[in-house]
Amino acid sequence: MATPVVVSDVSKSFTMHLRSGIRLPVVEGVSFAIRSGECAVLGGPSGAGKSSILKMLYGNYAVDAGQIIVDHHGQLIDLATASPRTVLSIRRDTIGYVSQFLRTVPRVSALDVVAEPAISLGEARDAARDRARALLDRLNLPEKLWSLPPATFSGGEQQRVNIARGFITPHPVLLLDEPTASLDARNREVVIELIAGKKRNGVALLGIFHDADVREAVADAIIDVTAFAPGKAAA
Ligand SMILES: Nc1ncnc2c1ncn2[C@@H]1O[C@H](COP(=O)(O)OP(=O)(O)OP(=O)(O)O)[C@@H](O)[C@H]1O
Repeated sequence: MATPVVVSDVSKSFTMHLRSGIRLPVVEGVSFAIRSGECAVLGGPSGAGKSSILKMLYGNYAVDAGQIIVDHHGQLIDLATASPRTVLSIRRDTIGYVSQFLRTVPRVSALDVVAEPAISLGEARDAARDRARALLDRLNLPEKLWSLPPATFSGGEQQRVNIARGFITPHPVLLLDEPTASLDARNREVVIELIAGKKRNGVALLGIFHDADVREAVADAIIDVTAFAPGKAAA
């Protein structure tokens, strides 16, 4: 089974420059792999470092030590030391990310917000908009909202637009940061089905899910982040 992302011995600390440079270690010795066709879930209590790990895998947070090897177009690249240009290329074609909140763009309709990532990867505009409609319909976003900019939408409506935008592209790796946090039970169920669809298509997923029902429904493996608490490996 393909492992498009392999994380080895990664550590991360934050330096508080406004607090006399105090160093806060967050995780050490983080090692795991994510496999195509599976959804791995980062588990552990609040503050354990789940979001920090996800952000390192997307190149948002720098890595202090260790490797994050990504299969990018058949080439193995260490994201931990990759140039900003390479990180952008990996984000474009290999690793997708569904954040918890939608970053709204003024005057762009929900439909175009969703279709845009597919169009920017070369899909014809009409085909991308058709798929965007299908996704928004599946996520039960009322049709009257599709032509409106999502800035004034409710939290759950914005989250569904965000999920549709994150799921429309064919990235082989997909990172999910609490994608169901603001959703009702019916739409959580839709997200579970969308994740199952990605797995069937061979996508490797890594997510954080606070909702235990969703976690149980989607997880093929749980990565216990408390195992990477600073000092734990040495203890
Ligand atoms: N940008 C940052 N600057 C300083 N400290 C940070 C930063 N981001 C995270 N931290 C700290 O790192 C630790 C881990 O945070 P992180 O958000 O990764 O935890 P988490 O497991 O995702 O928690 P939660 O379940 O509450 O979202 C926390 O103590 C947090 O304060």
